[in-house]
Amino acid sequence: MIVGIVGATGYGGIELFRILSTHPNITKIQLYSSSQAGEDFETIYPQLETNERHTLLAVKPEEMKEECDVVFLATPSGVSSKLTPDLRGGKAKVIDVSGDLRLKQPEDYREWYKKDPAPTEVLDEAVYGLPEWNQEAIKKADIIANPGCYPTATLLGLGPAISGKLAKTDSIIVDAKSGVSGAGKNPNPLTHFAHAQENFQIYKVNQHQHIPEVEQQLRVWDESSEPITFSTHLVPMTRGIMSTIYFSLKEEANTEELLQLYRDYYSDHPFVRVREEGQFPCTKDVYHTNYCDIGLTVDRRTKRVTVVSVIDNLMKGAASQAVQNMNLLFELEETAGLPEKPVYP
Ligand SMILES: NC(=O)C1=CN([C@@H]2O[C@H](COP(=O)(O)OP(=O)(O)OC[C@H]3O[C@@H](n4cnc5c(N)ncnc54)[C@H](OP(=O)(O)O)[C@@H]3O)[C@@H](O)[C@H]2O)C=CC1
Ligand SMILES: CC(=O)N[C@@H](CCC(=O)OP(=O)(O)O)C(=O)O
Repeated sequence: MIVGIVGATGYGGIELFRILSTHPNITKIQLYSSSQAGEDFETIYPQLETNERHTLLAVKPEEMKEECDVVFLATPSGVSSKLTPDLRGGKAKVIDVSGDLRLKQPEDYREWYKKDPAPTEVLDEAVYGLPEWNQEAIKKADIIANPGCYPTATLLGLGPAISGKLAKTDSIIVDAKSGVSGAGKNPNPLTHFAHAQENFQIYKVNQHQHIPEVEQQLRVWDESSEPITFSTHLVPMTRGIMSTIYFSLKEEANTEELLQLYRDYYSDHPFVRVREEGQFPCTKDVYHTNYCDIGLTVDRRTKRVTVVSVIDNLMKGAASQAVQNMNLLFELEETAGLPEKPVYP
């Protein structure tokens, strides 16, 4: 299979290249750049050098859609909405890692991303690529909207409880924390080393663009779902997301009963691991992997549930989930080419 990566010089693109360069079903990787076409990728990133070298190519959708079997878009928001329409109608399937194709309502995208949305027909065609919950649709898709990093951790942590209609949906609070690589390779005042190191900061309070994405999926599971409280924090580490989720139950249940529900649901899904009672995951448990690890407990005094869900933002939150989706699209082993063990410590 021939794969193309647009945005290959960015953090998500580099991870895609790293995973795909050892993937057993990939024969050729084409790398595209909007700013450095003609330059040698391995000269820019010598640490990624292998036997084969890659010249960065100009982004030409008419050629890409015939040459590639699949094109990954690891580009800033506002790019895929314009590029994906031109990539349709050829051989290539499209997997968009950005937020451009996730929100079904164009006005939601305009409100939360403050940009022009993709054409309606593209939004209608795009399938939300959360493989643990949407596998059958993913297998038939031509365009995948890869989920956001915070939504991946949050939705995997909420799915069994919400789809099982166990949670009071007006009680959900998400307290999420991310490493700095979540913001991409270009530093800004929030992510600049001197500001971020030895610091801990809440940001985009009640304004984060992932709020409508999470709420959209919650309504798929339970149409009576209410708006959620969703707070995001920057942690002075390179990778990792921890989403700590709180909600009240409609009817009383104990920790073991709830854990069993989660275990039963995820037993067929190799990338979600549910901890034993009393155990909670940390971000290094999933470092450099496609896993989402989940722990939970029911507080016997308040009757509230605490769910802890961790991922690597660049992997399950972006690149490796995109490859998991590619595997499903092309009827490969779901786990093909994806790392089995975390890097630790
Ligand atoms: N970082 C993360 O953890 C996650 C990121 N995402 C999303 O994935 C996307 C990529 O993120 P990330 O890799 O971190 O971002 P980066 O900023 O690190 O990289 C983005 C890349 O996009 C390319 N690019 C910029 N403008 C254009 C353009 N007009 N046309 C084509 N390519 C362009 C640039 O490469 P060049 O100049 O060579 O073209 C750049 O290297 C973003 O939408 C992000 O929000 C989603 C989940 C997690
Ligand atoms: C730490 C950090 O800044 N993270 C980014 C994640 C951005 C992202 O992944 O955006 P889309 O999914 O919408 O493309 C943020 O919170 O905006």
